[in-house]
Amino acid sequence: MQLVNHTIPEAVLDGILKGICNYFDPTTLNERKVYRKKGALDTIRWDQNFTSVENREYLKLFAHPQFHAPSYASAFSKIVEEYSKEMRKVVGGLAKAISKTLGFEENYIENAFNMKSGFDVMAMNLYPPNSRSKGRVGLPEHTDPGFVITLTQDVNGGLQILSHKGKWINSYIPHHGILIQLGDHLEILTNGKYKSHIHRVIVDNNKVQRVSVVSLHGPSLDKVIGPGEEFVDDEHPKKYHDTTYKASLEANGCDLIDVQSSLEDLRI
Ligand SMILES: O=C(O)CCC(=O)C(=O)O
Ligand SMILES: [Fe+2]
Repeated sequence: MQLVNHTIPEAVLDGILKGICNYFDPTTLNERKVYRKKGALDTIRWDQNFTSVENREYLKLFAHPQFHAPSYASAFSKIVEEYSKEMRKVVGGLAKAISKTLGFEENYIENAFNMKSGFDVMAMNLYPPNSRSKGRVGLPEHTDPGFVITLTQDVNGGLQILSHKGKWINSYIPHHGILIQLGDHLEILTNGKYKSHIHRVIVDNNKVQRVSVVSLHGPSLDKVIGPGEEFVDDEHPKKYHDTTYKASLEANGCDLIDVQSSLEDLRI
């Protein structure tokens, strides 16, 4: 779904997108290389992948409960922190609204995920124009873990969502709008009633560079997430294993900052 008329000031949205373009300035490449993968405890990670299966430069960071950002780029880090705080308010509202759509009182999701200590990771992505990419794929198909994933971007183009009929749908987001995607752990909590959908980025027709800001808003790391008892009965047997959010992110040897999906491993 898309959100318009939300509470995030346009200056904050424009500020982060411009800040990312500046941060990814090709002439300052060496400064960012300090955030290349060091190990499992990385709280900030940068890399550039230009291959046949991925074409993007990204910066990922832990945004909540503790905010981490590049210390050498303090003006940019301030903008990112402000964006993160504003987006958390939006997500707090979504947690209430989605609780109600499920027929519960408004704090249902907040409690089920312990969102006050929720683990948020931000990924800031830059996709080159097609002329500079090494193939048609910006980012291969995947789902994302967590409650919801919020996305803002500078220009439309490339993000596709797989429909329930198996067709790739181009996603068009209004200027200054926010795209909301449902995460794996909402699918798990609702025992498959709400689905986390597969998406990808295709750079085929992109004439210009595109920047996106993707925030994965998750439960607290120590919270055990499994299908809520309200969603399980004789007709709807439990479809997913219970696991802490941390363990689900660390499945298959992944690091927390990878925020990789392990939905397939969690299916019963
Ligand atoms: O940049 C996009 O449009 C999507 C990125 C994405 O799916 C992700 O970072 O998980
Ligand atoms: Fe994604």
